[in-house]
Amino acid sequence: MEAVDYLAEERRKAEFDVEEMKIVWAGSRHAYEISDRVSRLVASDPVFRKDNRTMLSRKDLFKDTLRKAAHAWKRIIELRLSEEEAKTLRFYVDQPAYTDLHWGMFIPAIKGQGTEEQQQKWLPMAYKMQIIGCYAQTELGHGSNVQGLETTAKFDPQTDEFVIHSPTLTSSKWWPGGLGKVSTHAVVYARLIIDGQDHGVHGFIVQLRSLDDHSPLPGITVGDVGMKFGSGAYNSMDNGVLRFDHVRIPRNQMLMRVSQVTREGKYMQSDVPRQLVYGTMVYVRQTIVSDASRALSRAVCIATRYSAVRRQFGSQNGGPETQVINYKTQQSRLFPLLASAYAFKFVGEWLKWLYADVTQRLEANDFSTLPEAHACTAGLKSVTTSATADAIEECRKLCGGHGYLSSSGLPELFAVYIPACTYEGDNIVLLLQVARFLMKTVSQLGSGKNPVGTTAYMGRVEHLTQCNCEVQRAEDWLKPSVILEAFEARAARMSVACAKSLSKFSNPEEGFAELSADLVEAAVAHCQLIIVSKFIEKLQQDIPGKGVKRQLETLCNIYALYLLHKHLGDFISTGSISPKQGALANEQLRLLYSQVRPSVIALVDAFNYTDHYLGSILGCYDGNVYQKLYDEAWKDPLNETVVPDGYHEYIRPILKQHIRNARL
Ligand SMILES: CCCCCCCC/C=C\CCCCCCCCCCC/C=C/C(=O)SCCNC(=O)CCNC(=O)[C@H](O)C(C)(C)COP(=O)(O)OP(=O)(O)OC[C@H]1O[C@@H](n2cnc3c(N)ncnc32)[C@H](O)[C@@H]1OP(=O)(O)O
Ligand SMILES: Cc1cc2nc3c(=O)[nH]c(=O)nc-3n(C[C@H](O)[C@H](O)[C@H](O)COP(=O)(O)OP(=O)(O)OC[C@H]3O[C@@H](n4cnc5c(N)ncnc54)[C@H](O)[C@@H]3O)c2cc1C
Repeated sequence: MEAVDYLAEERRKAEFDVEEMKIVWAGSRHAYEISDRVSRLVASDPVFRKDNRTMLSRKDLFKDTLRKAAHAWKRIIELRLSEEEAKTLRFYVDQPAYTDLHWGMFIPAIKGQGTEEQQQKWLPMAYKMQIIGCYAQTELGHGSNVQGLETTAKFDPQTDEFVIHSPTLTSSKWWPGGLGKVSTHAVVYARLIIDGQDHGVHGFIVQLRSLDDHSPLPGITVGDVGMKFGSGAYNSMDNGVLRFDHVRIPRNQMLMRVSQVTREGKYMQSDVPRQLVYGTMVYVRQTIVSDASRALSRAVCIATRYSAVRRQFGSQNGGPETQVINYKTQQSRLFPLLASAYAFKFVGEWLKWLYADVTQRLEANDFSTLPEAHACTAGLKSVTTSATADAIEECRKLCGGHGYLSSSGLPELFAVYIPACTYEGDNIVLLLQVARFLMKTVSQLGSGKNPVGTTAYMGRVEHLTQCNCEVQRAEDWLKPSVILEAFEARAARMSVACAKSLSKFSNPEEGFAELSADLVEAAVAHCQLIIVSKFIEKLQQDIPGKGVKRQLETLCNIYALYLLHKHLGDFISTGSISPKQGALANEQLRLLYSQVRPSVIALVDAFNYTDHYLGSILGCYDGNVYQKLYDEAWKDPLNETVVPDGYHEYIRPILKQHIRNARL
């Protein structure tokens, strides 16, 4: 059989309706139609070509990004694309650009932290891109510790202005995307100083560059921070460095929804919690969870298609060799990643709902769900990005040697994705925030305040710390109630154990620092419980299409039992399950791999990714991998000449010397 036929044969084996699964994956028929239309639009537009990206110099890559962004903006206007369509276009263009920070952080910061008046002044200009903004929070010396920022904004009552200043080297703004070469404006986070008194970190809108000739305004030093990890990848973004030398801005450019400074220099706070200054980060963390499912599904699509095409060993009587996807080891590494992609998709949808809900409440001055929204966005951002970064690298290894080629698409995907574990909050720092939230929840048990939302299970802590898992046979692990209780028991027991250990310290902060590694593990257990429970909830919905729900049930079970197997130590050491039950879970997992095997190609087809978006020879839809790899090699610049540049200077003299030596 020709390699090109392998995937067609695989597609015939599918045990469900792929077209219906595409709609489940997209979230709705409407979302599917937009995604399908926009992805084709991007794939057919020569300006959005990206197959040469990793070969470009930094300067050429950056210019290419500017061209793509300008073209994207032109198409958005010409075609009158809606916000959802524009975001979809950005996703399929697949090149980080300054526009991400303008739309993804600058505008949300003004919307979330600006007063009505400030929104009316700035947002129309920003929406029309008459100004371009970025989010300038992190400094050379401080990123995670936002309260440690050093940039100052001193109020000058004489002129009714703030004076923005970088007092030290470490106070230089460092990292903001879009800042280096493009942004005309920034939301700058700085310490508010009035009459010598420090009121902590606040956001200010500051113009950085002239709207006439783009030169930096007086008192501003700005540039790019330099090359980052990998070729292509995040180097399309102008992450920047910025220093202020006593730059003056009008008083009304402090974002004043949370707190205000009056003309007389009086500092006033609204009823709104101070934490809303961190609100933009909550918004973006929520979007990063959905992005994780996209990046993961893309890597999994490549590795799955290639694993069905690739054959090694096992030929019998001259017949074909075994498809590597049929090796149990390949399945046990790949199929949980496929299941994770679906799991992250559904938890991302739920988180979007949670964020919309909290936003609505905040508008009505109900701040009660803010701590949970912060814990969920922080924790799920952390767990899904860490898992996705690891998974992309695993997919590269699953593709053997060819996975290391740039044309597999996996090296660049890895390089562009991994900073997600760091930006919008280092993943460990964020898990420690979740742990604080959990310890607070445990400490309030028995106080009459019942935990709600994602911590509602803690309300059954007495049962969860004593219950015995009922599994006796492998198939018992297929019951959602059994899975859920095991995950709840593990999470509750780990949190309670941490709380008990903490209570032994006379200084709680010292105790928290000492126990932080255990606390992070308890936070991970809590977040994994959320993901599993949201997958199970999704399956309680009406899901049409032949075999679709059944496939999703299989994937849900694979995801849960894979986690259980991976974290068996937690489940057994907390007594949530016995070693025998752990072994039965693994037995069931093996059976589930066999069950899902016939449908895996169709399950990745359901992502509906174009070859342009995948950007991978190994993952192309027709599976014609070898011919394409062979053809691609000849396109490399090194192959433009048969004899390489440098031959006469560096190779020939050695060869000649060798000949001379041989004669001696
Ligand atoms: C190619 C062209 C195409 C063109 C197409 C055009 C069209 C495009 C259209 C759309 C495109 C949109 C694309 C969007 C893409 C977005 C991409 C984004 C890229 C991301 C780039 C990266 C940006 C950044 O990294 S920004 C900087 C992020 N920095 C951080 O995350 C810092 C992390 N640190 C912190 O968050 C905090 O300092 C802290 C929480 C760790 C500690 O803070 P501290 O004040 O010290 O707090 P603590 O004492 O621990 O807590 C005090 C109480 O506050 C509570 N709390 C903390 N944080 C929050 C919060 N965020 N919300 C609510 N509450 C919070 C905490 O729990 C404590 O509460 P308690 O009750 O007192 O215990
Ligand atoms: C590609 C990229 C784009 C970015 N874009 C922007 C942007 O647009 N705007 C912006 O303002 N910023 C941006 N950032 C900055 C980013 O938000 C910070 O780098 C991030 O928040 C991490 O902070 P840090 O660099 O200070 O890490 P650090 O806090 O210095 O982390 C170093 C190590 O210390 C550990 N650590 C730190 N604190 C603790 C603690 N309390 N307990 C235990 N361990 C701890 C961390 O886990 C980590 O291992 C970007 C960063 C990157 C890489």
